[in-house]
Amino acid sequence: MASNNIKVICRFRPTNSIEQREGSEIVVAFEDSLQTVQLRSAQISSGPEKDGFTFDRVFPMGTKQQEVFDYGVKDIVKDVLDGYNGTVFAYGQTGSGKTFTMMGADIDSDDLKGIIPRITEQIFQSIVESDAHLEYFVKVSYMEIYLERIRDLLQPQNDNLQVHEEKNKGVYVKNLSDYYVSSAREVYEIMRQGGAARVVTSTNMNAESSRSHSIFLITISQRNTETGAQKTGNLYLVDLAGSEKVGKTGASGQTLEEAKKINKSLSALGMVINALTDNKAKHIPYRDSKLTRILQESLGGNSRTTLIINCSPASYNESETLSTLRFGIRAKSIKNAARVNAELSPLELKKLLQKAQVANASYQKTIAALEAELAVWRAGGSVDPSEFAQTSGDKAGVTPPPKKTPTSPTPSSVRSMTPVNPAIEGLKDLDSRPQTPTVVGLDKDEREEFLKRENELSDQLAERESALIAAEKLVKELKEELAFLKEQEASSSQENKAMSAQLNELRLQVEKLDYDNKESVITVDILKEQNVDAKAELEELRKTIAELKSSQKDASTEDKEKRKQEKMALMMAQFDTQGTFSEKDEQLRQILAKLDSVDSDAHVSTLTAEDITQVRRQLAEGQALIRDTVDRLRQKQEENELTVRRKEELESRLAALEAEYEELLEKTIHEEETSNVDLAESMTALKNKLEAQYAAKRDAHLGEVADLKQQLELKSNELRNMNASIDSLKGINEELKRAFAVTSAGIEGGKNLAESAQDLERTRKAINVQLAEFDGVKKSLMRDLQNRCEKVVELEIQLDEIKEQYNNVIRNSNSKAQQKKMAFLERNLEQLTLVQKQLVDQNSALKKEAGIAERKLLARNERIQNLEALLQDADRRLSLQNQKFEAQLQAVKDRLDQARAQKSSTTSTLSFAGRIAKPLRGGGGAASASVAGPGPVAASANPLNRLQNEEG
Ligand SMILES: Nc1ncnc2c1ncn2[C@@H]1O[C@H](COP(=O)(O)OP(=O)(O)OP(=O)(O)O)[C@@H](O)[C@H]1O
Repeated sequence: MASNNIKVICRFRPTNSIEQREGSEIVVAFEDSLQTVQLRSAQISSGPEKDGFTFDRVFPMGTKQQEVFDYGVKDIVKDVLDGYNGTVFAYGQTGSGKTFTMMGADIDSDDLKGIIPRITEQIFQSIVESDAHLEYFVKVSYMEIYLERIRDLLQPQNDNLQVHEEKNKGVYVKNLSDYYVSSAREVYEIMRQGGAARVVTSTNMNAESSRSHSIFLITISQRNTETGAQKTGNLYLVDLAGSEKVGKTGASGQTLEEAKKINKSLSALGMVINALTDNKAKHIPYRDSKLTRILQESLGGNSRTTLIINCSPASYNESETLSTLRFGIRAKSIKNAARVNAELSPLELKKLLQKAQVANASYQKTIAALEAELAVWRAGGSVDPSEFAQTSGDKAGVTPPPKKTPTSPTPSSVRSMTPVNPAIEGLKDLDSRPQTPTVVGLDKDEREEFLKRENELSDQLAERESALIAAEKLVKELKEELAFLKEQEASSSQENKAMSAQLNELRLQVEKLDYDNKESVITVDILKEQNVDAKAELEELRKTIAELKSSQKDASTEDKEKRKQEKMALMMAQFDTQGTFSEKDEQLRQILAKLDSVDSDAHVSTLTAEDITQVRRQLAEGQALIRDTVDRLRQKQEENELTVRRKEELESRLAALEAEYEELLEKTIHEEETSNVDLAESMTALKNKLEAQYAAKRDAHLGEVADLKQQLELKSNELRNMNASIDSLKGINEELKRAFAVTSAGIEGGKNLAESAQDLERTRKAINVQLAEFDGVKKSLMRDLQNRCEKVVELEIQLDEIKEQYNNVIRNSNSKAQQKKMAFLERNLEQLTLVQKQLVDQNSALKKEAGIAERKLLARNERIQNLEALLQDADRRLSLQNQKFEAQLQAVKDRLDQARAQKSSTTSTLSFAGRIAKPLRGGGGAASASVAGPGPVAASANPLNRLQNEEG
């Protein structure tokens, strides 16, 4: 094992668009040797940096990928194939070209593909070109360290893997998946798969900035089929995260946290490098970060390591470039001690065994000789110095076993092969590598114990971390759920608010309705009360009217009587003053008396001319009187007719008033009827009462009218009688005229007095009869007249009363109080109508809202049902998947058991962690695979298919 320095190469990328936009200058200069680069930086004032930074190689801008590979990596691949460990690091600020260098811009492009594809190709090429008796197994793993957690990029769900170290296995990542590959394409596919799971983000410096340290591990196991000797080489291909300053990348928030942790990891790397290059340092802080722990063997351990530092040539990134160059310079002086991770073949082991057996026999011989010599000495004898017993080494030339030195086994020895025996290693001079600084001062047992304990703690830590992660995840989920619930709660509370607002509104409306109902009930009650009051008032009014009437009646009876007497007196006085009958009657009486005296004297001859003249005059006066009386009677008749007309007028007026009253009443009743039921009822009652009153009054009036008509009829009859009397009076008058003429002729012609007396007698008798008749007629006329006058007066009084009553009724109905009440009732009616309308509106609105709410409820129920159905479906699927998974797991277990059984039966076949090994044989020959499968390099099965197959 030879000590070798880490190879550090420095690569500059061309300036990028940001730098060009910033007008950056190129601040680097390259020497022809291509080993030194000079940086024009204000930060370099003096010292060796002024003369430039010297590396194993400096690649200026524009260097091809192939050149970098050829110089920096090609040899490492050879070494790994020979059983060495190898590491290629890419270090540099973000956007400096680490990924470009490691992976390349395009895997399929010969120019642009990076180191890893080239390595892969070379591996398989080398295998093909190797000896036919060499059999290879190539497997790959891919992981990233992100925020100090190791994540398996090929099984991303395993995101908290632990670094373990064991005496026989060395440092390794526990539970990291690995996949056998048989071609470069398979490797690319796996790289692509893993790359997709990487954490990248966009920074100011790089649109796709790697935020994690990625480690691609290729493990190549080689077996010599002739000797059975085995070697294993591990190649770590590390693309570090950007070593930039936080501010420049524009990292913030989560990215800022990332940057801090990334820088912590990188600073741990720096510290390890510092410690490794500091002779005084007693402790190398590998355990300070996952990165340095995994790369423990690569830095100062069993590995051939190349560090590629990537830099920008632009002044814009001058300070980052300076720190990168300084990092590279420090790392340059790290010394590694690479050795082949070999396992002896059975033949070699046999030889060693034979050697050991010979040595053992020699030792036993020596012991026996020494014991014999000792017995001589104890017996008090002496032994000649020439016969001293010789040590076995002296005799057999076998060197004593070497001192055991604690070793740090390599990851490869570990994972793939039977552990290397330190005793045997000692024989092969494999233990001379420097002791791992971390375990300085510990003896072997203590170290073993320490590692065991460390692993246990690490596992516990991992478990706790996993539990913590699970708890955090749970907390996060719960938080999310909580947030969701809060959101839902907020939305539902909003909905609730809206609904409660609606509810409140509805309640208010209901309350309002209740209130309105109550109010309307109160209003109705008030109306009823008012109605009752009105009724009471009406009753009082009626009473008052009745009282008034009765008082009027009393007064009016007296008045009437008085007026009647007055009128009668007036009428009679008129008759008297006119002397209609009494005076003329007297005159007639005088005439009759004179006639009687003429008759009683029986001496017609004594009747003088003077007497005759007087008789004539008296007759003439009687005639005038009769004419006058007739005129007066005619006048009276006219007056009567006038009275009848006036009565008719009054009747028609009464009828009109009645009609008007009826109309008003009907109108009022109609209005009242439309108000409300109670009001209508009260109004109907009122109406009925009014109607009853009216009917009663109308009946009374009609009765009165009928009476009047009857009286009129009687009056007409009386008039007719009077006319007949007048006619008879006229006849008397004619008789008187004739008697007078006869008397005059007798007197004048000297007729016989006896005849004349007889004629006079007849005349007188006729006159007496007529006078008696006239007297009777006159008396009956006077009676009739008196009766009529009385009737007319009564009629007039009745009419006045009716008028008064009607006016009272009208007045009462139109009284202010009544009007007020009517107005109040109307107002109430209006309000009630309004309230009713509002109620109807609110009712329809409520119905509408209820409909909407019902629809919403239905929709919600439907959604809940859908969700429940989905949930059930998901449950069903989950249980199906679980069953499937269990079946797959069982199948994998079965295969694992099978593989184990095969392993135990076939010692020449390797298998890792239950995965199917696929031997690749050099020289193009097919190897006997441990399991049936495609041939070596040429036959390539898709690893992902296999992965899928393996996983079920
Ligand atoms: N030598 C080069 N020649 C041409 N282009 C390059 C070179 N190096 C890097 N680039 C380009 O610069 C950009 C950034 O490169 P890259 O992604 O490799 O940076 P990085 O160091 O990996 O960044 P990060 O640390 O952020 O992941 C890419 O577009 C890449 O193609």
